[in-house]
Amino acid sequence: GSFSESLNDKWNRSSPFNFFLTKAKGIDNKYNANQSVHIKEILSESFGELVQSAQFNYKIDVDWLVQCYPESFRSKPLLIVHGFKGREKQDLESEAAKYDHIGFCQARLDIAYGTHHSKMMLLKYTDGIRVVIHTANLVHGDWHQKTQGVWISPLFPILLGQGSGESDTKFRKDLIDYLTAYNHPKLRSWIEMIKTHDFSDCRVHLVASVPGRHTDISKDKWGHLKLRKLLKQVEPSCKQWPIVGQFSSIGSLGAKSEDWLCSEWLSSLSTMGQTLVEKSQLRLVFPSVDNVRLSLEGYPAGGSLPYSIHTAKKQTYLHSFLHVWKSDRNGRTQASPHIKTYMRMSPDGENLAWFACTSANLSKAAWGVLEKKGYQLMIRSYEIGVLFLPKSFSKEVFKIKDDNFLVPFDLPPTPYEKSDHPWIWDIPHVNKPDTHGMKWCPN
Ligand SMILES: O=C(O)c1cnc2c(C(=O)O)cccc2c1O
Repeated sequence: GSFSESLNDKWNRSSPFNFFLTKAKGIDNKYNANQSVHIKEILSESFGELVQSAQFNYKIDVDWLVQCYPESFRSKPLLIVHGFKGREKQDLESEAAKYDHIGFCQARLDIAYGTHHSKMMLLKYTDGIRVVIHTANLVHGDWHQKTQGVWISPLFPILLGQGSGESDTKFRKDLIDYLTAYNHPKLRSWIEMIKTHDFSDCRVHLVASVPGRHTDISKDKWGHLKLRKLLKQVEPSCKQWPIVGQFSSIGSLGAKSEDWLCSEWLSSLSTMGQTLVEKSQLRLVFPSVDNVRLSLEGYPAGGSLPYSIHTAKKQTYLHSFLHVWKSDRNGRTQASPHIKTYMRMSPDGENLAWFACTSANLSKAAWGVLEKKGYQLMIRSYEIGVLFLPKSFSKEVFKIKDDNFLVPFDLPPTPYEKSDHPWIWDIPHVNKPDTHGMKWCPN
């Protein structure tokens, strides 16, 4: 129907970046047009004749997911890749018992507190494979009134003999290495399938995390050291440019900013070879209490922003780096962010030296922490994201306006007011009612 034809047109118009935000109910519809997508569009019949698919995610509502596929695709094999164990795994599998086309792959989580955060769709069509890397859980609320990021790959055709099938960004090899790291028989067929397809049109780099204590040549394959390796390709001209991190949760980062945030982690993100950046040029975007209170969802938006008081009170230094969520450019100031993005921007916010969208929040679990005097990088969780480097698009920098580069929020970001506080999900918020006249009283 015309509904889905528009996604093919939309995808063409979004080239060469093919980066989208999810549609949000309740904002002016002009902001839900071109660079916005919904999951039902991605899975629609005329976006590709589906043969089978794999859905990698954290929260999965099986019934809701099945009805996101068109009726004719609801018998095509669907592999759900998750990180649940025990009772949660049983509940997920029993929810799917009535669907005989659904199989499961439980990702190993051998290190405590790790989660399977990665959000990716592998879509096998009759004429090729498409990869979608995004930030939304497979539940209704994540695709309803939030700001989420979605990268939709080109249709990668079956390799017909000539050419390596690899792109300059080595995306196919990195994706195969990521899938191989699960070491799971049910992903072997997907790995073999990817090897037979031509990914040479892929212009993004893969930045992923897999749980482990990575050393030697594996040390910079994952997490913030992979990003550091890739950013060595960035033009040194922008060494004074600020680094911007935007996320929907914050881990325990240490008692001082020099413990991890402004040393190890910032060193990776400010890499252009050798130069490091002052911590004054680190700007962090995380919703304030009022951002949540005044959002379309109201305080319940905070149910997806799990920053705990236990963690926050140990790291009040962080609050001096914080900036509000403001996205007037996309009509999404009230669409609470669940997207995670990292970038290096010109001081005036007009240009970008690079841009990444990933499942990874601001945490050691996601990005990794160096141990044993830098001998190993310890990562707890699975994460996956895409990095846009100007050189992969034959540019020196991304000119946001001229290149029509979609940036999820307003640049430069706006610092917290003195009266602003970071959203904390496990304390009451009762001074002022939210958009629905409600208060927040977690038990
Ligand atoms: O998207 C995700 O991967 C993700 C992971 N975890 C949570 C939690 C939690 O871990 O307690 C609470 C609320 C939302 C999320 C969430 O959205």
